[in-house]
Amino acid sequence: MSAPLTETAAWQALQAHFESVRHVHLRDLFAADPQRGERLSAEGAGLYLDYSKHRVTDETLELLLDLARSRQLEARRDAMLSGEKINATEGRAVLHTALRAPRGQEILVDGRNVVPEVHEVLDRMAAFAEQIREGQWLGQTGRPIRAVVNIGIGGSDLGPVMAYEALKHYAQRDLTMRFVSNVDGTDLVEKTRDLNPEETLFIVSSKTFTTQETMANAQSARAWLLAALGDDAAVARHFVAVSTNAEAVQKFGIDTANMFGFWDWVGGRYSMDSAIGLSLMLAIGPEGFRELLAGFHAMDEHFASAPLKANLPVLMALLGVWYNNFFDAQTLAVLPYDQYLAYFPAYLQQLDMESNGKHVTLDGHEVAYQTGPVVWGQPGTNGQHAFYQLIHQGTKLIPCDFIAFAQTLNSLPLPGGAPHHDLLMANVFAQTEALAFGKTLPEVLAEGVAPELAPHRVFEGNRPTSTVLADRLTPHTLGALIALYEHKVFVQGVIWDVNSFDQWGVELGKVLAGRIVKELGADEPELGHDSSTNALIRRYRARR
Ligand SMILES: O=P(O)(O)OC[C@H]1O[C@H](O)[C@H](O)[C@@H](O)[C@@H]1O
Repeated sequence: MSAPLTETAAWQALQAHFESVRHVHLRDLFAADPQRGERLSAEGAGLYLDYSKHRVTDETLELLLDLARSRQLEARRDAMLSGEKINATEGRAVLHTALRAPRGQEILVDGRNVVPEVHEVLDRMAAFAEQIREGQWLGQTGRPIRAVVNIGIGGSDLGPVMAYEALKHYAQRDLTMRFVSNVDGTDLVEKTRDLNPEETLFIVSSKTFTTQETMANAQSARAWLLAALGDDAAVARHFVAVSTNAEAVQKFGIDTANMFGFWDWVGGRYSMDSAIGLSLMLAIGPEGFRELLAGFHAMDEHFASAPLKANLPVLMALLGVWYNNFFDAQTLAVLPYDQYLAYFPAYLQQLDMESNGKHVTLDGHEVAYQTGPVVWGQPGTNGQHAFYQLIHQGTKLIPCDFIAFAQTLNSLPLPGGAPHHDLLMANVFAQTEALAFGKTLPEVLAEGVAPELAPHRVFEGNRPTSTVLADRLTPHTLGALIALYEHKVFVQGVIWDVNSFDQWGVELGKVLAGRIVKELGADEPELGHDSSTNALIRRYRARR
């Protein structure tokens, strides 16, 4: 990358522009343009984005788009999509988009078309999924599998569990699905206590097959199984693996015939649509899974071809940069108004924060600006009765993404009142309206509120929100929604000139834990840590 970001003309133009518009109120922007609510919207892959309630003028948007162009966004995007090794610190291509490429497409990595391999694994997954779903895959004692436990962590857990919860409506309900991630034994114990080992299948999901938590849980799961079934041979009927590391899978004792592979060009947090999604495919079936992939692909195509100014991931990314880097907003709240999306914010935390939580540029220079935001959120309406107070009246600026669906999957009429879904949606619209427009002091006083109470009742407004509105939560919609955020994160990484595809920041803690665990063993160790760590270790040893 040529000039450092903050020294580019595009950045400086934005900085100057920011000074002139920072106090402009959404009330005035809307008053000045009756069409704004429809004009500042875009559509792609079945998702409608209303970005009119953002503190931007047409000039802001132009300048943000200039910034994107000045960072060669389109060329960088095309480099990713065509399999260039843009993950420079690990020397890898970044091709999660190939996971949803239709059969027949060609995407080359080191001169080799990877799409046929993707479909070969998908086909094997589908055949396996059908066997499980139809009760044809039998456990060691001849009983069909009725419970599936995915063991994995990070990208090998958050995507699968989020997507399973999101698409539960489409799941085969006589298959119990569980997700174990934490190395805290409680997780495995609680998730298996009511399961019958004879009818349980474990999917050990780990890209590297070396992750401490997953390996520990997999071993304990094997012990749980063998305690009931005795015979080592049971492992072959009750364990499958999803990994890129065939050697380690074999070493663990899982037949590689029962392994579903993926590739080093799929990052862990970008892997839920690879074989890592096997648990989801078991739940919703191969057809549903293919629909999900089609949704991802539809958004990939939108991202690849829509003009930047109508490109959903690009718009969302640039608006994020606007608040993160000019308004100094520290966080982004993601607020899905759909109970099925309860795990979506947690999933996005890894996707966004592990990707763009970086402090150096691609060529290793310390950045002189903020990079990735803190991402957080809860499904609505619950959050409204908890933390929204701070968003409405606190001193921090918190841009919010509202996500909602025109049709519910569980229509529940209320006798004599509006149905549940209307109540839910009324809250989406009311929240974004209240956040944008607030309530002024004269308005509060006009309601007859006592002057000394009035300041407490004022809503400043001018709180920015995006609303993503889709027709219905389907596998296709979910795929499009995930891809929207994947590409948003990519665009921001391009603007900030960071490598969004490595995660060295998780290493140090892992290495230290490996060292410390040896010091927790039977013999009193010589402790060479700082005095705090030493004291904590001693106290633990004395009291456990
Ligand atoms: O799939 P695995 O190799 O077990 O990795 C699981 C997770 O752990 C790592 O520490 C990374 O931070 C994550 O990006 C990854 O998804």
